[in-house]
Amino acid sequence: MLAIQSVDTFLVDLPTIRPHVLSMATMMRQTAVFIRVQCADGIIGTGEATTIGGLAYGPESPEGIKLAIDTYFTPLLLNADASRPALVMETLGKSISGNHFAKCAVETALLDAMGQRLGLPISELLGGRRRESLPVAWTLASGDTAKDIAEAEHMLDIRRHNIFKLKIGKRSVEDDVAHVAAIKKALGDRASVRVDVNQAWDEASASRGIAMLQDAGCDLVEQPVAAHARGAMARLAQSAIIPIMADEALNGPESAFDYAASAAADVFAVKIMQSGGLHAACKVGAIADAAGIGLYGGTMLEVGIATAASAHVFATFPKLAFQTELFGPLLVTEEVLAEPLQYADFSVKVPDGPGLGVALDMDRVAFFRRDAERKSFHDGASAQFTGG
Ligand SMILES: O=C(O)C[C@H]1C=CC(=O)O1
Ligand SMILES: [Mn+2]
Repeated sequence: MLAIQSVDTFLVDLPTIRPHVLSMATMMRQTAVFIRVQCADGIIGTGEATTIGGLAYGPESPEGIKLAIDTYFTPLLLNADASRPALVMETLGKSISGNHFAKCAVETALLDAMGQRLGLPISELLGGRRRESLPVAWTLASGDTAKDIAEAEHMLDIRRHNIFKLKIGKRSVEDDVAHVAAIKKALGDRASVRVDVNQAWDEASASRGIAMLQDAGCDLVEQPVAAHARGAMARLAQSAIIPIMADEALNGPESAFDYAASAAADVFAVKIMQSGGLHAACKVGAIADAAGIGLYGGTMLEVGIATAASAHVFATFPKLAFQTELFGPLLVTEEVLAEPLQYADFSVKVPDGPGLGVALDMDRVAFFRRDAERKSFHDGASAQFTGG
């Protein structure tokens, strides 16, 4: 028995390098919820939860995640056995429904602590890593076609990304497709161009839009219709030549099984937050594999801690046909890790130290904490993002 002695959660607000324009919100900042779990042997495990646009994207907000952990998770965690993360998560699961993002942060911290204790990276605890680096897409979402092309050219020049995901769904189908076609024309065979509609289309618009995207040279269409519209997703996946990817529709192994059984997607975007944790994300990956569905390593625009956790999960996948989008730490102006994740040759390196293999720089994080003394940065908290 190795008791959990304390649990500390706090919010950190980080400016984005430019406005990030999605169909449901424009992000000016990203907020990370960090959790630090101290165990009786002195080891501290770290976890992170993020979402996008407050409550615009998912059912949990950063503020709500902190409240849930402080009020409901912490009493169950204190004095629980840190050497048994799976049992601790099972206990939490019996008393707490939903709250996938908060559960993911807690499980990350428990596995980080366990890995540090055993001297093994989390990817080894999850069954063993199969790759040391992961190809990483970048999202072009400045809201301006010319700026997006310039950004893509820069990323190609510095060999950081050659896969680009375009956020569409805010404008008319014709305007959105023209935007995609212009970017694909400029980049040609030097890059893969994909789109994420973030549920913005109805089925008729999606049928029309996907046919036009195909002609424009787009390689992948993510969540074209509402997450609940499984029938429409299935019909689109069956009729389209471009692979159709599910994202918001996937909220853990049960929804993944449902989607696989209904042939409602060609590809799954696996996200550790939406899945409800690292093991749950591995199960989503296993279901996709068993069904012959392709895998893509997704992000909730996490910063360093949860991006490392995601990298450990995706490094265990036997197949990762559509690569990853683990670029979250690069979308914010500030680094939170003591040693940043390494991006080179269009990929991110999977950390190889014990646990997550990365740690927070507590001095830097202290400066950006929402509850920090320094007021000026946080005075515009309500301007953190603007509505769609
Ligand atoms: O995939 C999403 O819907 C969310 C996220 C991932 C990359 C990005 O730019 O936004
Ligand atoms: Mn998406």
